[in-house]
Amino acid sequence: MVNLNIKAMRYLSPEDFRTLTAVEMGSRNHEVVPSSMITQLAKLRGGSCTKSLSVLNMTKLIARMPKSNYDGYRLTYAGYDYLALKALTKRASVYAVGNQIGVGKESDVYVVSDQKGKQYILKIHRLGRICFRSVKNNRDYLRNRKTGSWMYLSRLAAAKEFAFMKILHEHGFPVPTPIDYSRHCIIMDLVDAFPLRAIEKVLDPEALYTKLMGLIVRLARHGLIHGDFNEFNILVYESGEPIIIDFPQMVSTSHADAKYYFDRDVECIVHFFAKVLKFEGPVPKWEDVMAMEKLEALDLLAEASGFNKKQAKELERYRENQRKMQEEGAEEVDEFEGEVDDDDEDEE
Ligand SMILES: Nc1ncnc2c1ncn2[C@@H]1O[C@H](COP(=O)(O)OP(=O)(O)OP(=O)(O)O)[C@@H](O)[C@H]1O
Repeated sequence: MVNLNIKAMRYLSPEDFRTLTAVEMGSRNHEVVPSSMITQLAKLRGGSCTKSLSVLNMTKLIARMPKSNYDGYRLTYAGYDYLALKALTKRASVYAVGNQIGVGKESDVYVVSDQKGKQYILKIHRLGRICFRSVKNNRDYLRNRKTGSWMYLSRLAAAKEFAFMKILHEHGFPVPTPIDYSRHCIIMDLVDAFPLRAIEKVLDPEALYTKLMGLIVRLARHGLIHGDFNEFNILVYESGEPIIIDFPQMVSTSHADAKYYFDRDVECIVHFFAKVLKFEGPVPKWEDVMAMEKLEALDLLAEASGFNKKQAKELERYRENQRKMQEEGAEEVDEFEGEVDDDDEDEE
């Protein structure tokens, strides 16, 4: 499991930071970045780069491949966290990191604050944290790609989530206010509301049901499907107003499986209300919604904002692979258990 290593943040010298940035640059096309290349990219004298590499390795911001004599390093999740948080602090979006309030398979969620003490949410995307050891395909999608893909995919997920949150926010949808993002990290408003999953009774289930189905329909008229519209991703204010979170899996209504995703979102709400809140209401139909007058195409706007089709496909391929592996009953492996430094290696 990867933890946010805040302690290491304060003590890096400018040379260490340059070296870390050089490892990140080299990671774009090298699984393990040769030390000679790191020195070149960091534009430091050989001696001071070697010293920095040793500091970064000790603080686990970079790592050597276990059981390898190869003279090179790769960026660890902790190193990537460091770079992202450094950028966010420099832009004054984050000043202090507080408690972790959520840990999903593919993200960690923290409360952070700015210099004035106002609290926000930091969501760190961690795609590729869980890899699969499959009987049928003993090498899975991530392993088949160049490493660095966890970095690339996590960055894509964050970019996608931020782009969609921004567009939805600008078009009056009830979503947290997006504040900033860097690499695989997003900063958004902290919503002071309860997740629907934790609510057993609401004052007016009909009103909430109508609002939620209304949101699914309005999104679809704007060309979008949430794709994971369930009690975990719906927060409800005490006033009964819902607010929606978690957008990396959103798809366009022009997607080949759009009807499936739309029906699944609708079914999640129908099921939760019937089972927990004992309420049944009218169920929107895909065909009826598609026949309604279209509203501004937000799916195209998201694409134009920099999150293009190729990137969407990459993320989708990854998710599809994870789903298949799960269905096959492949063994889950925490990829970052493997983030060892030389000391850990000796203990094996
Ligand atoms: N803006 C926010 N304000 C308040 N709480 C939030 C916010 N964003 C996320 N959370 C909390 O963090 C939890 C996880 O967030 P989110 O669903 O975005 O991550 P996730 O990785 O998709 O989680 P999971 O894999 O469990 O679905 C949420 O259930 C919610 O309790």
